[in-house]
Amino acid sequence: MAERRFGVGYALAPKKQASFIQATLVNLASERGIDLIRIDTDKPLTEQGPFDCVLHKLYGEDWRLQLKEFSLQNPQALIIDSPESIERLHNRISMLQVATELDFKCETVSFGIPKQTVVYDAKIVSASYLESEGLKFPVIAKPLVADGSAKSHKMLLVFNKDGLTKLKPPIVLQEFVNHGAVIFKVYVVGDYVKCVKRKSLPDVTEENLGKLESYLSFSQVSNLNTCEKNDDKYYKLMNLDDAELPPLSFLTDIARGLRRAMKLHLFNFDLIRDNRVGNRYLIIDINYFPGYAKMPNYESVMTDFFWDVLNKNDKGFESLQKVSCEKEVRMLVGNKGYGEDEGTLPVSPLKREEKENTIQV
Ligand SMILES: Nc1ncnc2c1ncn2[C@@H]1O[C@H](COP(=O)(O)OP(=O)(O)OP(=O)(O)O)[C@@H](O)[C@H]1O
Ligand SMILES: O=P(O)(O)O[C@H]1[C@H](OP(=O)(O)O)[C@@H](OP(=O)(O)O)[C@@H](O)[C@@H](O)[C@@H]1OP(=O)(O)O
Ligand SMILES: [Mg+2]
Ligand SMILES: [Mg+2]
Repeated sequence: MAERRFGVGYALAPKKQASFIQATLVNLASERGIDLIRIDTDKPLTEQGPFDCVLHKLYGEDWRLQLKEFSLQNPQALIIDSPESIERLHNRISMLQVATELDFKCETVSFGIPKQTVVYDAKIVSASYLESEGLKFPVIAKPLVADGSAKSHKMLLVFNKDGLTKLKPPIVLQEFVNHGAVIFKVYVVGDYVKCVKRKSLPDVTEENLGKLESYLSFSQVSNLNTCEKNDDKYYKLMNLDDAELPPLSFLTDIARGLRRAMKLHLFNFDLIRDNRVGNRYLIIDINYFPGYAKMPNYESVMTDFFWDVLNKNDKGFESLQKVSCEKEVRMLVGNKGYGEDEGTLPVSPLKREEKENTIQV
């Protein structure tokens, strides 16, 4: 009997497609009977396929509706992951909230999130407001929305009250925690967990605090480009070699807890080691479908994952369900509001300005 083949459709922004869909991945998946097929976002999803699974990282209501309708017409197809589950990661408060709700017990290591508060109105922010919120300088101001735009990655490290005048709400003000300039990126792919070290912001001492400018703006400081990544000298310079990885069992427990609570299969989380307390780690960021191609051996990790979900071997949770809100889709289809003239619902993959990978002072 001929081997059963599976079709995995992928809908990714051009830059993501270029980094993730590499020939090595396509070939390895194909050898295991899995065809990776590009979804043309200029055409309705329902007119494409058949797909056993849809993999996606696109934003917006149009795409969400397309997925719902596709799911209605193809009830057996898996959507990785559901837009409703992904949505939680588009807000930096709801993103970390889930980490505080994990039921986690370990005698040797503890974890949590940094103190933070959300600010909608720049006028209310002052040094005494900060104090009333339990925060002190330095603090990091992060855009509340984490929608993948270049703007959503623009951060401000604020050293004193003058720096507070630069804030552009809505933002999250988060305590800056000294962590030895090393960040741990923990990649999760189903039940697979991989932790890598990256450079981060240097520690700020009490002494330095008085000497620094009022703020420092930066963007994606821990997102290395390929050249840096492969440069051993660079790693040595940053003392990354010396930094000890958190215990794997601890990371696996957190990853499993987050995965179940968020009902997501594909994400990474950023962890820092709190220098003030012994073995305490803080989750500072969670990203949907991160840069997996930077992960060692990503082709076989991803292929194993596809194989597991397609063969129903995924032992996690029952989240590969149909996309909800069927009523809304029926209404659109029934009223011929969808695709009446051209049969298309415009999908615009994320437009983003060029990313900055360097700290700007
Ligand atoms: N609370 C904190 N204390 C110390 N450093 C922090 C803190 N929060 C963030 N950082 C530093 O700032 C960087 C950017 O923060 P964060 O990860 O929240 O932003 P991001 O733009 O969402 O990143 P990514 O590119 O991973 O999506 C982190 O990688 C880390 O170096
Ligand atoms: O661009 P890369 O491939 O490096 O991946 C980055 C990814 O960008 P892309 O998915 O748009 O490409 C980012 O997504 P958005 O927040 O911007 O949506 C975010 O997940 C980063 O954390 C990823 O870097 P990593 O955490 O893996 O270092
Ligand atoms: Mg991050
Ligand atoms: Mg992020």
